Amino acid sequence: MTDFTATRRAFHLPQGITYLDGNSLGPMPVAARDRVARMMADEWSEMLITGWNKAGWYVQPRKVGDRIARLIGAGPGQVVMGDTLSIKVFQALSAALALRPGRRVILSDSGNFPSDLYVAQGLAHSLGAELRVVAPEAVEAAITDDLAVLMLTEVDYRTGRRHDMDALTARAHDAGALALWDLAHSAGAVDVDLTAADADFAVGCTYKYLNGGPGAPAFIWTHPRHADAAQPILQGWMGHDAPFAFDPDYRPATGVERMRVGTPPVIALAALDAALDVWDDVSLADLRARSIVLTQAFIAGVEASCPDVTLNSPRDPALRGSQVSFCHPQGYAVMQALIAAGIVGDFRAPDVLRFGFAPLYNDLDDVERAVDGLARILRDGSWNDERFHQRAAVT
Ligand SMILES: Cc1ncc(COP(=O)(O)O)c(C=O)c1O
Ligand SMILES: Nc1c(O)cccc1C(=O)C[C@H](N)C(=O)O
Repeated sequence: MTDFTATRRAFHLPQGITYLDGNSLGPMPVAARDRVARMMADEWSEMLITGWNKAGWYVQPRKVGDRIARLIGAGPGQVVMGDTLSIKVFQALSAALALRPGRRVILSDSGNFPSDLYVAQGLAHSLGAELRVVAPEAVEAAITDDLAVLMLTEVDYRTGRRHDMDALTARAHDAGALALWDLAHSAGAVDVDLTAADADFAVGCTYKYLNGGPGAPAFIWTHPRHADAAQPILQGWMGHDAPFAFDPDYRPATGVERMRVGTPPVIALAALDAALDVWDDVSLADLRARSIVLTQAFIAGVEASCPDVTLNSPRDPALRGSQVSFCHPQGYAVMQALIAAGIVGDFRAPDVLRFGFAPLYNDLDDVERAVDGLARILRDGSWNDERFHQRAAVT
């Protein structure tokens, strides 16, 4: 049985804050702060360039990848870290398209995160391919025999809607296509099993539910059947078979390591590695069960006490990730008022109040405080204040 009291203690949670935005940026694990301080003092300061070998900086992208593998149903040696998620989407999508040379259609849905759609638009434009975007509920019917790649984000960033990864991957394969999954809102939030789903490629970020910190590196997974065939269109020297041979011609490394591009973000990887310690004793089944308890309690509480908002997430927990959103016509101001009251969720245009529930550190007391705070702000109208309407650059 996972000890969620112990996992909560592993985080620095600021006094007076109820944090329900781990689906955008996870809070700081205390071990990450200490590890970065140690890394600076013992490794960068003292070892200088020798740290690449002595401290293992060079192999860190694969070692950290192995730790993430367990959380997404992948095997050792199948995941590598680096770059931003948008770059990993580009690499996975371009590699998948190249594995289906006779076909040029990419299928995605309108709930996908804009960056994924922008990457697909850019690739489609440069390769003469076609991007088809349909409503999330229309995806299955839109899988046709001309499809090259089905590219979906498993959990919708706005609604929390969760696609059926197993069923849609199987449908894509039946149609002769490959399936690429973005796990940004799944890894560390739900019980992902890429091997059981028989997916082809997956990518994700580590600054949300994996708590690696702002700008933490992304990950990419390639199914072993593609790992030595996938062409990394973004060919960088760290993905070369022998980077320090300085060969002028590219020759991809074996396996997923070919998806490395350039120098890894060593300090960020140290923070992430420490952040992953907390997962060592966490069962994904327990995580999922607790996520459902929290999100169900939140929906029930808000619906009982906040008549002005409407649920914007699936009611059935089986169809939902670990976040819940509600709509309110003045959602931006309502969220700012809530944040000012110490309850941190976020707002997504045009009218969505979004709340992420991270089972590692959120509990039923957080749910109660958030429900009470939202009900109070909606009841007393305190959100309707000039200062809560001023838009910040980052929401
Ligand atoms: C589903 C999804 N894809 C892509 C991105 C973009 O990630 P990044 O800014 O790390 O490239 C995000 C979050 O920002 C996301 O939620
Ligand atoms: N990556 C982010 C950032 O650099 C700044 C602000 C927010 C983010 C996010 O991750 C947003 C997130 N993907 C979302 O689902 O809205």
